[in-house]
Amino acid sequence: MSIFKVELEKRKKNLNVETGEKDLMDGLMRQKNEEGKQLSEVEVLDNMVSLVVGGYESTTLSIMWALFYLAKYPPVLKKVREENVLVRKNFEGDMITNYEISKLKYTNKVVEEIIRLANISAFVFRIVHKDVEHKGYKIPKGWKVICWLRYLHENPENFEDPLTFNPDRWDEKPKSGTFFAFGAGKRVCAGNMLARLQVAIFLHHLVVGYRWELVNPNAKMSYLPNPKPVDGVEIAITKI
Ligand code: HEM
Repeated sequence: MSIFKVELEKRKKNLNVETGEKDLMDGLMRQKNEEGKQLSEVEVLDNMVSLVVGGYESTTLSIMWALFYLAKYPPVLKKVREENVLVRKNFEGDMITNYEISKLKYTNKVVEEIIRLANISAFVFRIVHKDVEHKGYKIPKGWKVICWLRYLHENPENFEDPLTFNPDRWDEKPKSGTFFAFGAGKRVCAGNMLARLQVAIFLHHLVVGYRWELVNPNAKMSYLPNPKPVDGVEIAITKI
């Protein structure tokens, strides 16, 4: 908060001047609601922090799981690498674009499977708006409930052999109501497409440029606050 506050103070002086700053803080500072009222300073800072927290740790953890699963499943890694090496030959410069990413059919299935198994947000909260009957239980209006997303993603009724890393399961759409890695409804994750893109871009540069091995392939798992191997997925990495 204090780092952003320093920046906000600097920018306040230039709020009505065209400074060329076209970033998130700039957008939030200029944003007006239906009554033409601007966000308060605290609201701007809160939104900045939420986006950094929500947008940084989530993608980082997904990428950690990408390193883990691809090291554990060499045939998948081989296919991702082949696809990316091929695409690499067809574009100029170092930076892959959104267009090329959209052509990486297999890689995009890998991204989806990583996100399903990573379960970055194990659950979301909701308030019950009307009485609901579920499997003989009544959930009364007004209750707060936890929707346990990880349970959905690891339930064999929803995904065949759910703990196996199998990108090809994404050849078909998941059954309705079974995949909620990014939540749902009005509060669905604001960064869900960005997150998918970031993981895909990372995978591209990783598989084209590097080989890696898990230092502790049989490391134990810890589960709080997020599931991850206790060594944080330590790897030995070399340039190709
Ligand atoms: C793999 C990465 C990510 C996962 C699994 C994830 C998951 C989630 C989930 C489950 C929610 C709650 C949705 C709900 O209540 O229905 C959420 C909310 C949110 N996420 Fe993400 N997220 C990821 C990446 C990101 C990124 C990269 C950003 C932004 C840069 C972001 C920004 C947000 C914001 C702003 C919300 C709150 C939306 C609202 O309440 O209106 N997330 N995310």
